[in-house]
Amino acid sequence: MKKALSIATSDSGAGAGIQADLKAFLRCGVYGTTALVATTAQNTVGVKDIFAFPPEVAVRQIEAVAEDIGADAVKTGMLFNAGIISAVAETVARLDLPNLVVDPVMVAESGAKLLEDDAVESYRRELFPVARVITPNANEAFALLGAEPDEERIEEVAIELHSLGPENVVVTGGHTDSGADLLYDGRKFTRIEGPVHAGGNAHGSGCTHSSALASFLALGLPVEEAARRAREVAAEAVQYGLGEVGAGPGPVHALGRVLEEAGIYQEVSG
Ligand SMILES: Nc1ncnc2c1ncn2[C@@H]1O[C@H](COP(=O)(O)OP(=O)(O)O)[C@@H](O)[C@H]1O
Ligand SMILES: Cc1ncc(COP(=O)(O)OP(=O)(O)O)c(N)n1
Repeated sequence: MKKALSIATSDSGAGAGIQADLKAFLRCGVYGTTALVATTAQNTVGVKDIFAFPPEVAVRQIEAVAEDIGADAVKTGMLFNAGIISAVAETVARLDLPNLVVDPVMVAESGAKLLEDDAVESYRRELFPVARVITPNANEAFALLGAEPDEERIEEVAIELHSLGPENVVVTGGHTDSGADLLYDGRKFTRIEGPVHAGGNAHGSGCTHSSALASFLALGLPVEEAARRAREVAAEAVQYGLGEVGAGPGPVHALGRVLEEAGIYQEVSG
């Protein structure tokens, strides 16, 4: 079985973060491992507290996973501060871990800040240059460049992010009018279209998308095909989003369709 490592933060409500990553890995048929860098006290309504671990905690977990289990792909999620980002970048490069997908999580859907201001520079200088793919959403893409959001300029922004060193940029479009993701590989743009599901139960869609993308890279797909399949998995998880969980926007359900096709969806979800 191929393996994917998530380096990310816990969401106690389990809609996003490392919990969403493990569900997406399972959905995509890879064995998921984790390196926890921080934890949030979070539910569907909001983020109440964030507790970051010392960077060494991330380093030791990544080393433990790499020396025994190994990783065919790695994804990073919420890394919260500059010290953690630097330590993760150094460790992934030192251990020569392949297929790094960097999801530069900055703000939760509820509006909470999930990245310290001075950490943006660490993403730009240290983690992006070693990434196979970075997956900012449209707002993050502009914020990473200190620019105001403007959908008309999305291609320029992708080019500018690519110039920071990642091999590929996927700007996810869950909050745009078209709902399409945009892939830029340094030569050409590919729009990745698909169904847009209304309903608003999309908490964790970004985490699910980047984990699915890492999974498909671990399975050996080329980047464009992996990005198409990742959008399908994320959109499907939104389609089956669980409105009945919590009072805020419900968590995505990465396994909804799989359970339905197995005939056990109603039995499981009540
Ligand atoms: N309502 C939706 N319908 C279909 N796909 C969606 C929807 N919302 C998000 N997605 C998909 O989920 C993935 C993550 O999207 P996005 O919302 O941009 O990220 P984030 O959760 O980081 O803000 C993308 O592939 C996007 O196209
Ligand atoms: C612990 C943690 N990590 C990441 C996020 C953001 O996740 P995302 O998939 O971008 O989903 P939304 O929260 O924006 O719906 C988070 N909230 N918590």
